[in-house]
Parts: sequence; C-alpha cells; structure tokens
Amino acid sequence: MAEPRAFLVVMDSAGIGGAPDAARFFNGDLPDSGANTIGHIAEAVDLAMPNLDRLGLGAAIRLASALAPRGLGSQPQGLWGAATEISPGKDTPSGHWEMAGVPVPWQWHVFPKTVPAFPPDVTARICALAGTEGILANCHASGTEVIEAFGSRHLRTGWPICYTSVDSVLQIAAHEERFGLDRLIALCEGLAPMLHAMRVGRVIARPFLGDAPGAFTRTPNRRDFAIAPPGPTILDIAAGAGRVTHAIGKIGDIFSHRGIARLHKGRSDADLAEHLIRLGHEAEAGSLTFANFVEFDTNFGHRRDIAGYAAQLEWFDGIAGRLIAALHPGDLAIFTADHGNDPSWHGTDHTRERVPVLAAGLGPRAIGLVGFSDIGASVLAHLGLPAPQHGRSFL
Ligand SMILES: O=P(O)(O)O[C@H]1O[C@H](CO)[C@@H](O)[C@H]1O
Ligand SMILES: [Mn+2]
Ligand SMILES: [Mn+2]
Repeated sequence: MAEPRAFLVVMDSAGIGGAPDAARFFNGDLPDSGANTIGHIAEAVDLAMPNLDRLGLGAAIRLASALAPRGLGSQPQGLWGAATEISPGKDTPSGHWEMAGVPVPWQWHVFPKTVPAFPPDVTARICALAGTEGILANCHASGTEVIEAFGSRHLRTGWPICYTSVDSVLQIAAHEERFGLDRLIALCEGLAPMLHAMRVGRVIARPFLGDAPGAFTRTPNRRDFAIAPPGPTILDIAAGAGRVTHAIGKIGDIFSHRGIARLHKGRSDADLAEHLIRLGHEAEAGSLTFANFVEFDTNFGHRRDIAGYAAQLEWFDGIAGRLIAALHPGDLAIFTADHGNDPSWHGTDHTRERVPVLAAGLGPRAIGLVGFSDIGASVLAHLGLPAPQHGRSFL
C-alpha cells in the first residue's frame, strides 16, 4: 500500500468550551469562563452537522465542557476527544504553533487599551515608512468599525488607520486604490521586524475599498507578517524528511512560510474547500496537508453573528464529508480548531476554549482530553516520522 497521507484541518475559532484557564483570559473586563463557541451556537439554533457529529463532535463538546446541545451527540464512529492549550495566548499563531508541536515559550506583547495604544517610536516608524505626518485610530478596535469611523479621514489625509486588539497584533487598514495595495503591504513588511523584536506576533495589512461610510468594505487581500515559530514544526519535520507539504489558506502566513512546499490560496473559504477536496483525491503518498478555514472567525465570530456562524458550520460539515469520502485507505484526516470566538459572548475578541479533535480514517476510539501538541505528534506518527519536541501521539 502507498504511504499514508495526513490532512490536518483547522476550523478557525470553532472551540468547544471548557478551558481550565478561561478565567485568566478576557473580553473587555469580563473573563472568558463559560465561553463555548460551537456549544452555544448549537443551543441557539438547531445545528445539522451529521459528518462531524458522526466522528464524535457532540461527544467531544460534552467531554470538553459538560454541555450537551440538542441535535449533536450521535454514537462516535471516529477517533474523538478534546484538546487543551497551554500557550499563554488565545490567538491564531499560538493555537497553530502548539498543535504543530511548538507551544509558545514567551508572553506576547499586547498594546494597552489607551489612546494612543502604540508607543511614539512605533508611530514614528509607521510614519517614516508610509511617508505620512501621522496615523489614524491608534487604539483597540474592531476592523469593520474602525474603517467606518476613520475611512473618510483616511481618504482626506492619506494617513494609515492603525489599530489593535487583545491579541498581539498591529493592524493597518488603508484604501486599496487610493493609498495603494503594494504600498500598504510594503509598509507592513517594513514595520514587522521592529514589532517582532517587541514580541508582537503579527503586523497585518487590512486593505479596503469604498468611498464613504456604509460603503467601505475589506478586500480579500489581507496579508499577515508573523513572527517565525521558535522551533521545528510538523511542517519543518515533514519537509525535512522529504515529504511534500501542502498549506491551504492562512497556514503559509501563520508559519512564516517555513516547511511549506506548496501554498494554495483563495478568495474565500469556498475556494479553499475546493483545494482541500482536490488534494484529498490527489495529494502525494506520504504528504501532509495543513489547512485553515478562517471565515468562521473573521466573518462570524468577531462579528458576533450566531446565525452566520451556524450556517458556516453546516456548510463546512458538507466539505468535511467530501474530504472524508476522498481519503484513500490508510489516510488520516483530523478536524480541529485553534481557539474559540463564541458569537454569543460579550466583546468581539477570541475566547479561551478547548477545541475538538475529530479524526477520520482510524475507526472509532475515545482519546479523552489531550494537549494541542499531541495533535501534531499524532500526525507525524501517522506519517511514520520522528516525534516533535513536544506532544505524544494519541494514535
Ligand atoms: O476586527 P478585525 O480587524 O477582524 O480583527 C481581528 O483580526 C485579528 C487577527 O486575526 C484579531 O486580533 C482580531 O482583532
Ligand atoms: Mn484563529
Ligand atoms: Mn480572529
């Protein structure tokens, strides 16, 4: 038989509650204790997710958080469990790096909730790189709201809109045509080394279009400039062993493009799903495919849109079914998440949660509560590769 393949698929922000340290993470002034992204959505609407529930989604929610939502909880036919994160951040790089075998060894720098949020040397560097007299916003904000509030002044002055969140990020929104997309990307790329040295995880370009409030919309040309992971990830190890590694969506940016042979991007999660299904059929023997589906998080979690998130989960469940049907004998597909973003919660930021670990291809088995790094260790074990520095295979 051909060497087995592995598919690691992240539903960005699809947490299932129960994080033991949730009280130490906040949305505004209130802790994340009790947040439960899929659990609360399933309580609010009748969720139909037959494929992932057949693997053990309902059982995993019960295990992680003791919540037993209606409509989920069939007898698991897959390998199922829930994973707990140890990295001190509830952001995308922390979750992905830890599941790839590299827990974050430092405290991320987050900017204070003051105005200005950024220190003068950072602001001065942005101005120097952009060639502007100043910056706009300079505060914590939601990305869609900040362009409504500052978009007109941006068009008048040409100054970039700079904002942050509870995550370790500095985001720059600018008009794709009037400021210029290439100029925005060069600005973020030029700024990134200074911010990475401060342990700020990412500088993110957020281009938008439109002429006036109400008509400003963000475009798909977002670019993230992230710190490189501080150790070898499963992508590095697989690529170093001569395996083909495929990255779908944001995975390239999250891992600073390290250990990635082929990058598959798209304008939407629907495009990414077609890449995933195609690779399900065609990916090379012994290859690793690592995918991130971001719209749960950006379009629905941060926007606190319960109905939209529910519809996206139901859509994705169909994609999961198609991937499972495409697998070859001996392949492994794991569906998981990187953090929570409960759309029923206060605030607009991520929520600290456990995540589901649902695997197709190995038959029914309960693995219980595991660590994020155990996911990566299991992927490598399945591929017959040496163990990463962190994590133990649950296979
Ligand atoms: O409100 P928007 O711009 O989508 O910002 C979100 O995107 C950032 C990066 O994923 C998060 O830190 C969160 O603040
Ligand atoms: Mn994320
Ligand atoms: Mn997010």
